[in-house]
Amino acid sequence: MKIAVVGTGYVGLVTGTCLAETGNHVTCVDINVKKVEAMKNGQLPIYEPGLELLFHRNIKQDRLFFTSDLAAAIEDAKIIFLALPTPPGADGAADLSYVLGAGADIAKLLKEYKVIVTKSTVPVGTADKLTAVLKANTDVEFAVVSNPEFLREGVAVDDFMKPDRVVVGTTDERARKLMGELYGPYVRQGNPIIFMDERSSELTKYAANSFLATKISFMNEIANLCELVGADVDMIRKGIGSDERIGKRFLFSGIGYGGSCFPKDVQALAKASEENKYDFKILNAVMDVNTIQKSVLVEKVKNYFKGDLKGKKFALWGLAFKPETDDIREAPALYIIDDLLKAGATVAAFDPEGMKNVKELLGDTISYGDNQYDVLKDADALLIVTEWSVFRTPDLDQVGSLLKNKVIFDGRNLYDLQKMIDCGFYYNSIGRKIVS
Ligand SMILES: NC(=O)C1=CN([C@@H]2O[C@H](COP(=O)(O)OP(=O)(O)OC[C@H]3O[C@@H](n4cnc5c(N)ncnc54)[C@H](O)[C@@H]3O)[C@@H](O)[C@H]2O)C=CC1
Ligand SMILES: O=C(O)[C@H]1O[C@H](OP(=O)(O)OP(=O)(O)OC[C@H]2O[C@@H](n3ccc(=O)[nH]c3=O)[C@H](O)[C@@H]2O)[C@H](O)[C@@H](O)[C@@H]1O
Repeated sequence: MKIAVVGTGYVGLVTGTCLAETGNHVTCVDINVKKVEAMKNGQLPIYEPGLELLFHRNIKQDRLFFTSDLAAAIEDAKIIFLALPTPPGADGAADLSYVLGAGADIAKLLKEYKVIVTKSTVPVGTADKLTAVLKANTDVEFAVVSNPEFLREGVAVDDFMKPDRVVVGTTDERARKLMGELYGPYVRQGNPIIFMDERSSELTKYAANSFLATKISFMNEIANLCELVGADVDMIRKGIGSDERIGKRFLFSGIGYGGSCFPKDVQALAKASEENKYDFKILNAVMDVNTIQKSVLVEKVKNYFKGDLKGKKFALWGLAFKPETDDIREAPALYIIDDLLKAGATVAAFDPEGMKNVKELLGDTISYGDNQYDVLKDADALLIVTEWSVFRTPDLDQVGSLLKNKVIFDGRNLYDLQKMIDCGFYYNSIGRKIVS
C-alpha cells in the first residue's frame, strides 16, 4: 500500500520505517529540510535501537523515501499519517496548530479519497476539528481516523512491529477496511486491532499514559513512605507485583517520570477535564507528586552535605530521560543539574547517547566525560540518574578510588545494599535504607 507519513520525529520515523518493513511503499515528509537531506543521505536523526537496520534496508530496497514536498509525498498515498508535535500550550492544553495546519495544507492538495490518520496524541474532539478544517478547504471525499501510538522510546521498533494492541477510531467503513489491511501483519500474534469511535480512541491514548503515570507516582509515594517507616520499596514492588491484578511492570520508583509524553499528556488530560468542568482529582495529585519527586535526589545530597554545595563537584551517570534513547525532553537529569548549579556546585556528566543533545542545550555549563569513570575524578559524590545497563555492574573499586568521597546517591536503585556496605560506600537510594 502507498503511505505518506507527515513528521519524521521519534514516532513518524519509526512508523514509516516499520510500515515499509512489511512491504508498503512509504514516503516520509518533514518541514525540516536539513533533516530530510540527512535521511536521504542515509543518516538517522535519532538514536533508537534496531531502527538503523530497518531504515537502511528499506531505503535500499526502494520502499522508504524522504522529502520536504508535501504534495509529492501524498500524491499516490492511500493513507496519510500525521505524526506531528502536539506540545503543551501556555495553559497546558495540547497545541493542535501543527495537526490542523497540516490538515488544511493536505485538503488543498486532495484529488481523490484518502484516509488521514492522527498518530499524534490529540485530545478528544480533534478528529471532528480536523474534519471541519479539511471540509473547509476541499470538496473531495476523505476520512479522518484516530490511531494513537503506544510505542516506547528505546524499544520503539519492537513495540511497533509487535504491538499489544492497535487502536483505530473510525466510523468510516472504507477507512476501517484499509486500516485493518495495513495493520494485519503486525497483529498476527493474536493481539487485537480494536476498532472504536474516534472520540473513544483519542481518549484511550490519554487514559493509557495517565494510568501509567499514576502507577509511577503511586510507587514514588510508597517509596517516600518506606524511607520514613524503614521498609524497602523494592520488596513492596515484588510483593504487590506478583498479584496478577496489579502486574509486575511499571512499578519502579525513582526520580519522577520524564520524557516528551507523560508530563505533557497528563497535563493535557487534566486541562481537557477542567474545560469539561470535571475535577479529575487523581491527575492533579499525580502531577504534584511528580514535581516533588524530581527534587528528592538533590534534597538527599543537600541533607548529606548539610545544605552547603558551594564549590562541590558532582558526577552524574545518565542524562537521557530513560535508557536506550538520546531523548532528553523533560529528563529528570535537567532538573537535577539546574538545582545543583543553582546551589553553586559543578557537574560532570556521562551518558552513552544523551550528551550531544545536552551539549546543545547547556553548552559548557557542565563538563562531559568520554566514559563513565572520567567524570568521577575528584567528585564529592556520584549521582545515578538514568539506569543504562553499563551503570549496573561498574568496577566499584575504581569508582571508590576516583571519587573524593565514597558517596553515591542512586535515583534508580541499581545496587544491592549489602554489596554497597561491603564495598564501604555511603549509599542513599530511593525508598530503601541508607547504608554506609
Ligand atoms: N515520542 C514518543 O515516544 C511518542 C510520541 N507520541 C506522540 O506523537 C507525536 C509526535 O511526537 P514525536 O515523534 O516525539 O515528535 P518529534 O518532535 O520527535 O517529531 C515531530 C516532527 O514533525 C516535524 N514537523 C513539524 N511540523 C511539520 C509540518 N508542518 N510538516 C511536516 N513535518 C513537520 C518536525 O520537524 C519533527 O521532525 C506527539 O503528539 C507525541 O505526543 C505518541 C507515542 C509515542
Ligand atoms: O505517548 C508516549 O510518548 C509514550 O509514553 C511512554 O513511553 P516513553 O515516554 O517512551 O517511556 P516510558 O518507558 O514509559 O518511561 C516514561 C518515564 O517514566 C519513568 N518510569 C517508567 C516506568 C517505571 O516503572 N518507573 C518510572 O519512573 C521513566 O524513567 C521515564 O522517565 C509510554 O510508555 C508509551 O506507551 C507511550 O506511547
